[in-house]
Amino acid sequence: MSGSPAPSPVISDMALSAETPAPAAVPKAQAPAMKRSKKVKKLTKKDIDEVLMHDIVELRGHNHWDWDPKTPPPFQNFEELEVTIGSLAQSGEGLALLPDRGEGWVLVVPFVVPGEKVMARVYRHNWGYSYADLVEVIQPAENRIAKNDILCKYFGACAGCQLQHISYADQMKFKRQVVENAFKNYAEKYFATLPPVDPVSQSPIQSNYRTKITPHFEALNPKHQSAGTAQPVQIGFMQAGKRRILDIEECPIATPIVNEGMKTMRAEVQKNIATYKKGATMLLRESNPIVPGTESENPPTTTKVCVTDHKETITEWVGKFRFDYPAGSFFQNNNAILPSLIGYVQQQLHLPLASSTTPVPSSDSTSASTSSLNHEIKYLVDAYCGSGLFGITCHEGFKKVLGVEISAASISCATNNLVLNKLSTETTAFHLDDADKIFAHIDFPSAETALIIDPPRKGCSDEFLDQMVAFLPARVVYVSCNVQTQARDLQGLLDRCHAKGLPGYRVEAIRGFDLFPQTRHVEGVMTLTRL
Ligand SMILES: C[S@@+](CC[C@H](N)C(=O)[O-])C[C@H]1O[C@@H](n2cnc3c(N)ncnc32)[C@H](O)[C@@H]1O
Repeated sequence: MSGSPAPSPVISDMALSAETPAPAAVPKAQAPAMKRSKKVKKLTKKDIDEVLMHDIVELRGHNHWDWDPKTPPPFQNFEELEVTIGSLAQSGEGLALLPDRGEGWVLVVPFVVPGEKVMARVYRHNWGYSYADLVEVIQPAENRIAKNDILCKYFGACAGCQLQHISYADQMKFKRQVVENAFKNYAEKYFATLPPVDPVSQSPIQSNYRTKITPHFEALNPKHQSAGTAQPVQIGFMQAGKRRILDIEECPIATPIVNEGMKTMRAEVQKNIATYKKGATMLLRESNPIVPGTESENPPTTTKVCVTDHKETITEWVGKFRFDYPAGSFFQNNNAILPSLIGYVQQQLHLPLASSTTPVPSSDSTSASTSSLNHEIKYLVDAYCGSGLFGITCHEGFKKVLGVEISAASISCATNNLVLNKLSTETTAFHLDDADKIFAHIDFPSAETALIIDPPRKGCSDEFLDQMVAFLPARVVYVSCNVQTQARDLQGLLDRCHAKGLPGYRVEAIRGFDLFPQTRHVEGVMTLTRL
C-alpha cells in the first residue's frame, strides 16, 4: 500500500468491556490523520486506531468500505469464530480478514502468529473491525514458541508483553517492519527516497532488563468488606483486553532487584490493604548507589537497591558515566542496551557531512543535489534532554553542548550530573525551557551544529519544526519511542523546507533499537544531514 492515502473510514469507538453486550456501531465523523496540534497534545485513542487502520487496509488490500455504518456489527454477542491470522498489526496483535462478514470485516486477536488457525471470541466493535480474545490456538504456526518455553507464566493474560510467543529473531523482524511501515504510512511523500530501514539492534538481554515497573492495585470494596466477601487484593498489571488488574507475583522482564522489591511491596500492601481508601500505582525502580566508603576508589563499588519513593534519587551508570535523577522522573528503562544505543548516536552525530551524493529527498522527486556542507560539527544541541543522558554521554568531540528540558527536576539533575561526571559547565550547559524555544538559547553556527531530538511519544510541535527550519542544524539525530510520530515529524520537516525553497535534509539512516524486548515497542533512531 505504499503511497496510498492515509486510510480514514472511521470508526465509532464503542469501547465495550468484555462483560458488556455489543450494540450497533454508530460512526462519528471521520478520524483525523495523526495530528500535530499547535501545542502537541497527548496521543489519543483515535491516533492509535488510525495506526491500526493502516494495517487493516493493508490486509484488506484496499481502502474502500461500503458497509453501512448504521448496520450493527456482523456478529452475535461474544460469538466464537475459527479464523486464520493474516498479518501482525503494529500493535503486535494479529489481524484476521473475514471476507464473508461485513464486506470484509477484520478481527484483531492478541498473542497469535501469522498463518495460525485460532478460535477467537469477539467482544468489542469499531466500524469495520472487532477486537476478540484468543480462545484457543487450533493450528499453531511452526515458529510459535512452545508453551513450556514461554518466559512468563502470566503471558497471554497480562497486557504488559505482546510477543513472548515469538522467537527473539522474529521479534526483531517484526520490529524492523513496524519501523518501515511507520515511514511508509506517515512519511509517505518521501518514503521512496528514504534509505532501507536497517535491522533492529538487539538488546543484549531479553529478560530481567527493565529497571522500572509500576504495578497497580485497587482498594477493597467496602460493601464486600462488610459482607465478608472481599476477594484477596490484586496487585499487578492490567489484564489483556480488560480493565481489571491481574495479580502478578513476579515479572520476568524486570531486573532481579526490582522483582525482590515487588515481593516486599506486595506483602506490605496485602497486610495494610484495609487502610487504603483508594487504589494506587506503585513505583519500583532499580538504583545502583556507591557503597559508602568506596567513593574515592576508581571505580567505586556499587550495590543494587529497589527504590519505591518517587522523590528518592536513583543512581544509574551508563558506561563510565553516572546519572542521578529522581525515581519518579524519566530515564530509559533498559540499561543493558544503552551503551550500544549511545555508541550508535555518537557515530551518527559525527558522520562526515559532505560525503554522500544521494539525491535530495524531495516530495516531487524532481530536484537532486549533494550536500553543500563541508564544515565539521563542533556544537551539540540536546533537545528534550531529561537528566542529560545524550548531552553528557555524547559530549566528547564537541566544543560546546547545550540541552533544553521542560522539567525543572530533570534540569537540576542534568546540571548536577555534569558535576558528578566532572564535565565543565563552561562548555556543557542545560537550560530549563520549552524545546519549542530551544534555538533562542543558541548562538552556534548552524552549519557546525548537530541536534539530538528525543521527544515524548507525541513527537514535536509545529513550533519546534518551524524554528528548526529557521535554524537548519547541519546534522540531526532523532531518537523516538514512537516511530509513527517520528515519521510524521520527518514529513513535516521536509515539507517545511521545501515550502521555503530549501533543499532540506538527506535521511542517512533509520534503525530501530530494541529497548523493550518481549513487547511490541521499538525505539527509532533516524539520522539527517542538511543539504
Ligand atoms: C523521551 S524523554 C527523553 C529524555 C532524555 N533524552 C533521555 O533519554 O533520558 C522526553 C523528555 O522531554 C521532556 N519534555 C516534554 N515536553 C517538552 C518540551 N515541550 N520541551 C522540553 N522538554 C520537554 C520530558 O520532560 C522528558 O524528559
